[in-house]
Amino acid sequence: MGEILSLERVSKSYGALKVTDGISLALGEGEMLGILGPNGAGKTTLFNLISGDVRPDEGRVMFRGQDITALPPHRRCRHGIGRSYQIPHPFSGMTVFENLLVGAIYGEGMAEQAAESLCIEVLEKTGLLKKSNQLAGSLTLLDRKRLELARALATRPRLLLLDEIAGGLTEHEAKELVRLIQEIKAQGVSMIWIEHVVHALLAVADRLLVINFGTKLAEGAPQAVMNDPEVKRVYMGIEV
Ligand SMILES: Nc1ncnc2c1ncn2[C@@H]1O[C@H](COP(=O)(O)OP(=O)(O)OP(=O)(O)O)[C@@H](O)[C@H]1O
Repeated sequence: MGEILSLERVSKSYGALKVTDGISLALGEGEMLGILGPNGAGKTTLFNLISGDVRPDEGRVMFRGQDITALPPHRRCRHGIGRSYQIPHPFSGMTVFENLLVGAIYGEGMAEQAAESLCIEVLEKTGLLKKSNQLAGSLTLLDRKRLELARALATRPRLLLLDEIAGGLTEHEAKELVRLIQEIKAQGVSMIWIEHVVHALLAVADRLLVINFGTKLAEGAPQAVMNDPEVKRVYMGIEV
């Protein structure tokens, strides 16, 4: 398995607070890495460093063999990095379809007709086709999460970053979401998924990483990580 992404001793501080502290990480082509960690551990910041929303103070970000550390988010998006945000921020006054079209044109630089076909395909896959003409601002929580995922997919990512998309969903909805993510994974898309809903993560992750205070607390096969006494103590509050 070749590497699609690697972080090399990446650090980021906000004032005196070191939010990412010399993290190195490699992701294989087609791999799904799950990220867990307590609130404020630095998980979203790690995504920001990968997507380019935040530049590191130190370290390098490599994507498909190229140093992308200095590239802005839209350039990284065109290279194939797509992301969803923890707090969905669709263009509320636009329809679902228009929201996707922006993603396809911005992310892929596609001509409008090709972009439209791609959007229809993504809407079908994410179960939003019937709501294409609905204003994004009027969607339910589940549909807002679907739209967040659909918008990222419309950029045709090779690497998809998912930030807490299962939170607040019913068990049935979470299962549906897991099925969709499995389908995307089967198409060869590499993924990193930050999620507090552990059972959803365990259903798809090839590997788990636990972050605490901006550093790696544990990393490895999902079951081994979940059984790690330090993970149980710090993350799940279980004294062992
Ligand atoms: N732009 C910023 N300016 C100042 N502090 C920030 C900024 N972004 C993040 N932080 C701080 O960095 C720390 C890590 O934040 P981050 O959002 O990466 O954590 P997280 O692990 O994703 O948390 P959660 O699970 O609550 O989403 C927090 O203490 C947060 O307040």
